[in-house]
Formats: sequence, C-alpha cells, structure tokens
Amino acid sequence: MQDFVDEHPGVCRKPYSPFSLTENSVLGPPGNNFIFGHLISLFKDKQGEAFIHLAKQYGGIIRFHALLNKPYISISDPKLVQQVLINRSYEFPKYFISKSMIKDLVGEDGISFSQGDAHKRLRKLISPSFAFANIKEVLPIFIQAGHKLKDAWLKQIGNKKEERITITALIPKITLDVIGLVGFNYEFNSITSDSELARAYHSITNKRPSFLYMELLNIFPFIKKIPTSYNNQYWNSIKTIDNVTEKLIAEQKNATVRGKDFLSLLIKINENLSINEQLTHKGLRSMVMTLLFAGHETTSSLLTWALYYLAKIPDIQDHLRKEVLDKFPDRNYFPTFEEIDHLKYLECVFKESLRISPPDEIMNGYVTPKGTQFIIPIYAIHHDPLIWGDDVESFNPSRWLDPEIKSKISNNNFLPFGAGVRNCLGMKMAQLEFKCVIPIIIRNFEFRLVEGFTFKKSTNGLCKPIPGIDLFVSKVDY
Ligand code: HEM
Repeated sequence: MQDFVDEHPGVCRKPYSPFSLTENSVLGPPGNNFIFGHLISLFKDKQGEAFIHLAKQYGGIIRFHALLNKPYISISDPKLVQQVLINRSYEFPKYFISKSMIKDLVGEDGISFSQGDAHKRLRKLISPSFAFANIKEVLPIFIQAGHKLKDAWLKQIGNKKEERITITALIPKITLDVIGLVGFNYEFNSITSDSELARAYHSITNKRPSFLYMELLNIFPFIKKIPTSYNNQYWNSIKTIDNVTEKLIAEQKNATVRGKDFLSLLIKINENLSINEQLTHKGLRSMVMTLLFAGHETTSSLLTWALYYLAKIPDIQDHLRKEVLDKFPDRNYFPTFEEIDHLKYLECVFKESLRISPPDEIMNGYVTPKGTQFIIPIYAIHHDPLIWGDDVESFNPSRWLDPEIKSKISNNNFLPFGAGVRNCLGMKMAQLEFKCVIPIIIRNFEFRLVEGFTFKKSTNGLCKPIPGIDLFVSKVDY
C-alpha cells in the first residue's frame, strides 16, 4: 500500500477495486482512543479540514476509526471515486453519518434513504419535474427573488451610503421563498414576514452537530428525547417542518387546477400510476421534505460564500460587475436564459464558489460487504493542490479558464453535486438561481469585509459560516 501513497498523495496508481479494500490493507493515523476512535483527536470541529491533513499524510485512501472504533475508509482517489459513485454505485448502499437527523428532516420514505431498484423508481418518478425545460420556464421567479433581496437590502441601507448587513439573515429566506414557488407554487413570504419555517431551519442548521454527536445519535437514538433546551428547540422545529409539509400536500391535492411546480407535476404523474406503483402519502411527504431542505439550504450557502469571497477580493468583484454591466447596460432589461448563460466569468464565479466551499464535504458513505463504510471527502478533494494548483486555498475564478487545470477536472474530482446515479437533481435549478440573483445584487451593491469580524467555517456536513457573515454593503447606481 505504501508504494502508491509515497510519491503522489491523493493519486492511486494501482487499479484498486473498492471491493478488494479491507480495513487493514489501508493506511491511516495510528490507533487512538478505544471508545472515541479518532473522533476527538482528528475530527473535533472541522471534518473537511481534517481530511485535507489526512490526505496529505496518507494519500487517496485512508482508514480511520469512529465511535467504538468503528472503521471508516475515506477515498479521494479519483479512480476509486469513479467506481463507487459512477461505475458501480448501486453496489454500495447509500449511508449518512447524520442519518438520525436527516431522517427527521427529510423522512425515511423518500429518495435519500432509498437503495437500488427503489431509488431507480423514485428517480424516474421525480426526474421529469427537474427537466431543464421546466426549470427554464421559472426563470422569472429567480429574477424576482434577486429583486426582492435587492429591495430588502436597499431598505436596510435607507438614506445612508453604506450599512453593515448580516447577509446570512436574508439569503436563506430568499432561497426558501424560491423553493416554495418553484417546488410547491406556494408563497412563503419569508422575506417580508416572520416565517416560522425559516426560523425552524435556521435553528436546526445553525447548530452544527459534530461527527461524534452524530455517531452517538445513531447508536443511542434516545439522546434526542432527553428534554434539554437544545432537544426541545429541535423537536419544535421538526414539528413546524412536518406541519408545513402536510399543509403543502393538502393544498396541492385539493387544487382544482394543477400548476407547473414540482409537487403538482409529481402528484399528476403519481395519479396516473397503478395503485401498487404509486407513492404512498409517506413517500410524498418525504419527497416534499427533501425538496424543502435540499432545495434551499444548499443554494443559500452557495450565494453566501460567493458574496463573501467577492467582498474579500474587490478586483474579482469589479471584474464580475463589469461583465454584467457590459452585457446588460439597461438595468430594467429582463434577460433570457441564453443571455444569462453567456456570462462566462459568472460561470467561473459559480464553479469556484462550489469548489472552495462545497456544501457537503462528507457526501456519501457506503457499506462494503465487510461492513466498513466509505466516505468521499469532497471538501478535501476540492482542496487538493495536485488538481487545483498551489493557490488552492484562494478564491480564484480564473482557474476555471486555465487550460492546464481544466484538463485535470472531471466528474470524479469536482463533486459539489455528487456524481453518478444519485447526483443532485436540483443542480440546474441551483445554477440558474445563482446566475439570476448574483448579477442583480452585484450591479446594485458593492460589498466589503467588516474588519475584525470573525466567524467559524463549519465543515461538518454543509459548509456554513457560523454564526453568519456580516458585510459592509453600499449602494451603487449603474
Ligand atoms: C448549490 C446547490 C446544491 C448543491 C451543492 C447540492 C448538492 C447535492 C449533493 C452533494 C447531493 C448528493 C448526491 C449523492 O448522494 O451522491 C444532492 C442530492 C440531491 N439534491 Fe441537491 N444540491 C443543491 C441544490 C439542490 C436543489 C435546488 C434541489 C431541489 C430543488 C436539490 C435536490 C436534490 C435531490 C432531490 C437529491 C437526491 C438525489 C438522489 O438521491 O437521487 N438539490 N444534492
């Protein structure tokens, strides 16, 4: 094993198969605490970054131990990632480290926990709703969202030239409003009213549980029932999400005219299936919960990180603004999809934001026949200098125009949306939402960092700034 890690960490030179890997054949950090494995010494706070250090030391396949010394194998080696995610994905059942919490958030009967044929069936059922032609039709909703965010920030700035704004307060609300309309033809109005749903998600996702806590929950699920203030708040939030979900389904089922939102399309497809093929109420419920959660938290993180990095590097911000103004000098012009898609630097900013802060650095775990779980550490793969260059920690959208780097990028090392049969269904929607909102915001405001303001970059699960990000936002009138 040593021979493939010593020269090129992160790159596997032998044709290994995930099936031939056993816990003992893979290198990893030396033995650790019998109860906590490496969770306390290595993964206390920042899982994503821990995997970067491990990959530097041990290469593209690493063994480590979690609670009660449970073995995990982390693979960032592109050939193995290709096999596990793309070539033979159904042979490795999907696994979540945070499965106890994910089940509460998205239900057990949806696409997230389905395996094999059941997954294929669900994917076939919901894929038509995500067809690009459908997403293109809802372009006005994304543009309207950009204007809503702009108007809310203009109001906050008022007569002043500049204001310190917590950008993470409104961005998740905007993306929640978007999924409300696109997903369920429902106006949450979270930007203009006090939305209990927005509060529920905020309360759950802003407290990032550690790897250790998630593992403990999987072994001792009763921990969640202990009446602590954290648990009480958690269950209140889950109840809110449940109630909203039921309300959305009831409204759509009783609607006299079917809209073009995801849920209406799904209900229509479902009604045309034979009884034993149809999604049950629980299945439909899980699907709605999945879309609500997956459809707004991720996009919100993406928009947040993009604005943060644009504020951090004014030259990049100016470059992007110039591209937008050159292409759309008239601020009242309503661009078409094709015109938006022609903004090449915007595309680079989109990809670079996803590279540097991928939303889910531990994406998948898979159970090998021997019971060892695989983890694909996206965050570490996206920070591998062998692929992305020596300035891997810098936000540099131009790297996406560099022919040498471009030649190294593939669907097994740029993985913000996963890859293969389980890749993200909302990828096109997220892309278009980003490409509509950011130009509107960047032509109306200038952003700069607040000196001395600090936050923690949590890389446990979603890559999130904790507790949020404040920026100075000033009006610009182009
Ligand atoms: C920046 C935005 C987004 C990112 C980075 C993202 C990322 C991901 C990732 C990493 C996966 C897991 C892939 C796997 O397990 O192999 C996933 C799955 C999924 N995403 Fe997204 N997502 C985003 C936006 C969205 C949106 C807007 C929607 C829906 C409206 C959505 C719906 C889904 C669904 C339904 C799945 C499950 C697919 C399956 O299991 O077959 N996502 N996403």
